[in-house]
Amino acid sequence: MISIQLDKISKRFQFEWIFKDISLNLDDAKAWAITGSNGSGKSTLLKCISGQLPLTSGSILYSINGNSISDATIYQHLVISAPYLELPEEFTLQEVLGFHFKFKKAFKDLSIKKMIDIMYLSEHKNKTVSQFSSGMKQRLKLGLCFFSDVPLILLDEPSSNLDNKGCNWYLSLVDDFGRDRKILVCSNEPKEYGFCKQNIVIEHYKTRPKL
Ligand SMILES: Nc1ncnc2c1ncn2[C@@H]1O[C@H](COP(=O)(O)OP(=O)(O)OP(=O)(O)O)[C@@H](O)[C@H]1O
Repeated sequence: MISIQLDKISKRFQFEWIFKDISLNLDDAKAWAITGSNGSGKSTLLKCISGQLPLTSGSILYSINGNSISDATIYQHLVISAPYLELPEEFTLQEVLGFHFKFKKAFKDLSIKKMIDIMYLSEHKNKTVSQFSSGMKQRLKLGLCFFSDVPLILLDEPSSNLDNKGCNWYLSLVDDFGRDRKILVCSNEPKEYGFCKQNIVIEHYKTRPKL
């Protein structure tokens, strides 16, 4: 299991503080929700934890089996699915998976064929991503995350564009592939983060705690 400690982390864009002084030990739970109203800063916090965005102050300490990981290399140990991250539209499904798994090891050595079956996309394996529906793209984004053998899975609005069957499928991925991994979910939809035992309410971190 990956260990993540947030030590007084704060983020500001120009004059706007997005969050201030978050100190949390993310080892307290396997899965965490990050909740808050639209524009409150959920995605920004996720991007900071993933190393995509620099913090304004504070630090994040990552370690795996007691070995510390720098924020410059944390990307090797995580996967992220988010509405703002695009898939390569000109690739076929098989090409996307072949490309992704050149860089990430497949979880439990799953074959590409098996992954396609689990995502119920076998009829579409030769289509390019540009020909996918939004729900099919979302299943592919989530499949790429859960089928990657990494200890940290970051999900921003994981059930967006999914119908009821797709939402239940996402929750089955959490059960079947999410065990023993840390999962962070940015969401305002209780159904998609109901399995999270802890919650970071971003609005609680808009002002510094009084001393
Ligand atoms: N690169 C940026 N430069 C300046 N401001 C930004 C940048 N990215 C985000 N913001 C601002 O930070 C605030 C938080 O945005 P963020 O996307 O993190 O919110 P969110 O809680 O994920 O919202 P939503 O629920 O709508 O997805 C917003 O006011 C947004 O305009």
